[in-house]
Amino acid sequence: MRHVVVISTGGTIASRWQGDGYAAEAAGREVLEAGAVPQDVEVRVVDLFTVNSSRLTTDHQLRLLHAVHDALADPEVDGVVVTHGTDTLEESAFFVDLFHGDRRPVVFTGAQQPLDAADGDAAGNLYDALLTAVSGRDIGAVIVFAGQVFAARGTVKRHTVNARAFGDPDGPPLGRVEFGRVSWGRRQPRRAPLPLPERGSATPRVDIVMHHSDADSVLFDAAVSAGARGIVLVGTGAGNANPEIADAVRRAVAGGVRVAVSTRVAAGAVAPLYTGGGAVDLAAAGALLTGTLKPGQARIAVLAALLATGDAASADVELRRLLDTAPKTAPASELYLVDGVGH
Ligand SMILES: NC(=O)C[C@H](N)C(=O)O
Repeated sequence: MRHVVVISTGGTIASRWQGDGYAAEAAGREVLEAGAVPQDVEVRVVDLFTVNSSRLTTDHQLRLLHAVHDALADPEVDGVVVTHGTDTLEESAFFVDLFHGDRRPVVFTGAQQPLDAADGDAAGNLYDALLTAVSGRDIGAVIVFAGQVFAARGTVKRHTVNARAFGDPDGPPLGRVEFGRVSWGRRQPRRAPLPLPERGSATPRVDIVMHHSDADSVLFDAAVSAGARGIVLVGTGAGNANPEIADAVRRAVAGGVRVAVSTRVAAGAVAPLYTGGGAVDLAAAGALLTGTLKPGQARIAVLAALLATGDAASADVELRRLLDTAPKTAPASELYLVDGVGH
């Protein structure tokens, strides 16, 4: 028998019609009962909270992180499944991934159709997530959706309502779930985990400001005035802005704010190619370029580095390590399948 802890957090997978719209209301046990559990898998349900994921706060994500670590403290547990709303699923999954050093996986899933939909995707996604939780090793936190297994890092919600909601715009999935078994493809390099923040840690403010034609530095400066300890600047193209914003970045960095540059473009990395307020100047002003991380996950990298460290200098060191685009790859033998489940 394999053991999985399912942590229920809400989302459409736990939502029902309220008369004027959908809202998360179902407990984890009800979500589980909507579908089947793979053979030889025993599930323990933890009801952590029940919210639609656009309402999540850092405090929720810290509670989730600790719930995952509590679940894995039991050596009998083979893996963890988190049921989650899809809107911010890529943020919570990446957050958990950055602190995850255990060989056992944490598998995030959800649904695009509500729990009470006759032809919904909740049951299938949950079944596949449970299979993945007992099959994968050394894969960190992953997202299982519509028959595909994606590494948390780099994966984004790509469609507002379609069942094939997730994808990595810069790479193929880690694996697929077909005919009741998981087959693995691409390996994902793993970075050493961040130290776990204390329970109930103070949560730093980290804002996202998007660049666009005609943008000035008013919103960026407002984030600094609001007390942001980190700001993700979502540049155009390969991470570009303009000279006024580059000056604002320089002032913010000099004042101890961590600034990271992502892009509003759907695929590809940010790169120091352009001056005139482009990524060359933003990097010279002290901003860190976030590679292929899209804005939501770039923000999570900044947030996690701040939470894991006490001061700006150490946060900077950790953030550079998290953003390293060529981390040391674990030996291939560290990824294997546990036989005998779901075949
Ligand atoms: N499909 C979903 O789960 C969307 C929902 N609004 C949520 O993120 O909670």
